[in-house]
Amino acid sequence: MDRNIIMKTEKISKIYQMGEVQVAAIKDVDLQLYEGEFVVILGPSGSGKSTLLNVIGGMDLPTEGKVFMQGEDITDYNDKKLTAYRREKIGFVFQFYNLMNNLTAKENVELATEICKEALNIDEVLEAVGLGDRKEHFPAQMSGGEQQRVAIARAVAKNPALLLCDEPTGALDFETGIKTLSLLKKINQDFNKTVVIITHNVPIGEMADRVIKMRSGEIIEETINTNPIDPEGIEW
Ligand SMILES: Nc1ncnc2c1ncn2[C@@H]1O[C@H](COP(=O)(O)OP(=O)(O)OP(=O)(O)O)[C@@H](O)[C@H]1O
Repeated sequence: MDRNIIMKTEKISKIYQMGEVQVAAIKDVDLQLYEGEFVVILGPSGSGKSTLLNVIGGMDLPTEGKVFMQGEDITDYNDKKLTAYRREKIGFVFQFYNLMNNLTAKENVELATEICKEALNIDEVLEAVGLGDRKEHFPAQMSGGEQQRVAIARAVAKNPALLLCDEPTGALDFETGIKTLSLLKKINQDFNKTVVIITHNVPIGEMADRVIKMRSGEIIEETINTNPIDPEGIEW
């Protein structure tokens, strides 16, 4: 595996002030992500996974610490630069697909790529996610798994440096969930994209190059899988 660091965090913390009480959603997190890597961040509810993802993705700023993407500290960015960062560098995939219901699959992807400089060919990406013959369909005409494929195509077509996925199988049945994981693996390999999945679903870790476990806002364990398994072999 190529071991070029694409992004790293240095001692990031996020503290929420809740009245008199301070809640530390993440504490002193040091994380490195490497180019082309498939990473699964595991942790129970409330362990800080979404907070970490939001900070890496430039949707939220840490209270302390620094976040470097390709050598640049994004915590120094003003709003305009941070917006450009989210647009150009990050592809997001969420549990609920967040598609525009009045737009077709293809139009949903087009909308996201219009504002991107390095966008990929939309038809090719829709083919790659297995939706070559469903491009003109509206979300309501597609299954949950197909809608998640559109959401993945939308994120990938921007040609981001990093694909961040928040419980991407959370709303799907087991079989469709496995297919979605296989697709994310394919995107990781075919497009050489760094993919990060956050989930509480432990078996998903078996397909990752690296598994990072979180608890109470901290990274408590990091494991390198020398032989990550094929997503088809995962069971839960
Ligand atoms: N906006 C907020 N205001 C106050 N506290 C927050 C806020 N967002 C998160 N927290 C707290 O920070 C902690 C970590 O939350 P976070 O959502 O990052 O965890 P998570 O591991 O993603 O959980 P889940 O799997 O349930 O989404 C929790 O204790 C949560 O209540």
